[in-house]
Amino acid sequence: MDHRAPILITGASQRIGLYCAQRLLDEGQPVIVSYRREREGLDILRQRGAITLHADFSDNAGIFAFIERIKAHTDQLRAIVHNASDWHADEAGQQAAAFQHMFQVHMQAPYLINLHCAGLLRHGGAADIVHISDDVTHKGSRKHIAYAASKAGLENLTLSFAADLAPAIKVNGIAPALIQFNPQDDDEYRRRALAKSALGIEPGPQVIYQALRYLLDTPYVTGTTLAVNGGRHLI
Ligand SMILES: NC(=O)C1=CN([C@@H]2O[C@H](COP(=O)(O)OP(=O)(O)OC[C@H]3O[C@@H](n4cnc5c(N)ncnc54)[C@H](OP(=O)(O)O)[C@@H]3O)[C@@H](O)[C@H]2O)C=CC1
Ligand SMILES: Nc1nc2c(c(=O)[nH]1)N=C([C@H](O)[C@@H](O)CO)CN2
Repeated sequence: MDHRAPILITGASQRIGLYCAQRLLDEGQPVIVSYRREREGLDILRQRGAITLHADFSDNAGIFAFIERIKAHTDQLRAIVHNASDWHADEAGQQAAAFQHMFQVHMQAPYLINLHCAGLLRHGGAADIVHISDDVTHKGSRKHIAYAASKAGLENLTLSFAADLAPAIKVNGIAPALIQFNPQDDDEYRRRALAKSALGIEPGPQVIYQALRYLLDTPYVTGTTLAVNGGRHLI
């Protein structure tokens, strides 16, 4: 692996984040990932030379502890990909805690990490921040009110940080719709979810890596959120 500055992906112990970390490693790109719970994917990354740092963004102490861990492991970053996310429906009696939690993970963590780690991106070369939001921000969600609102806030952080950090650092977003089902999703849920987009497929995590690769490679895009949504807005 060469001595390029590492790319940080948060929440990359499974699914989309793990896939993107693997693809970056395939290209010889050094990678640092955050994880909350130990998962088997982390051993794969460790065996390939990735640095894995524990992080729980549920409170500010956890976020600041993670920022310190990053700085203890590197003095430069090529990019920061804010992928970590909790996806819970709004539960009766739990709304206040749920909204606070969604805010912590989807807004407070990216906000504080960007503020405190932007200096690691200022090394004279290409530098990027990428926020992974959700296509649902455009219409809201009756069952995931707190989640959708926090992802909308994340998309607004893209605009503010892009203006503030230009031209040294590009700041963009990726807004997925259905990318990858969860194991517990039953056949009826899957049928209904697939019917919500014009292209009607479960594409898998490679489409997010393709969007990430584009944002990392282009020198002329900032403040933009790419919709990777199968044409969901057309239905
Ligand atoms: N999958 C899809 O179809 C879609 C995904 N997206 C977005 O794409 C991104 C990747 O999706 P996906 O791979 O499914 O994500 P996951 O649901 O697998 O979550 C990614 C990781 O985030 C970590 N995480 C959750 N809460 C916290 C926390 N409090 N502190 C630190 N880490 C935490 C989880 O850790 P742990 O392992 O401990 O649970 C998990 O491994 C997310 O931002 C998601 O919102 C948007 C639309 C569709
Ligand atoms: N953190 C997560 N966010 C989201 C997930 C997920 O699994 N983890 N999944 C979705 C769904 O795919 C939804 O887009 C369609 O069912 C949304 N966000």
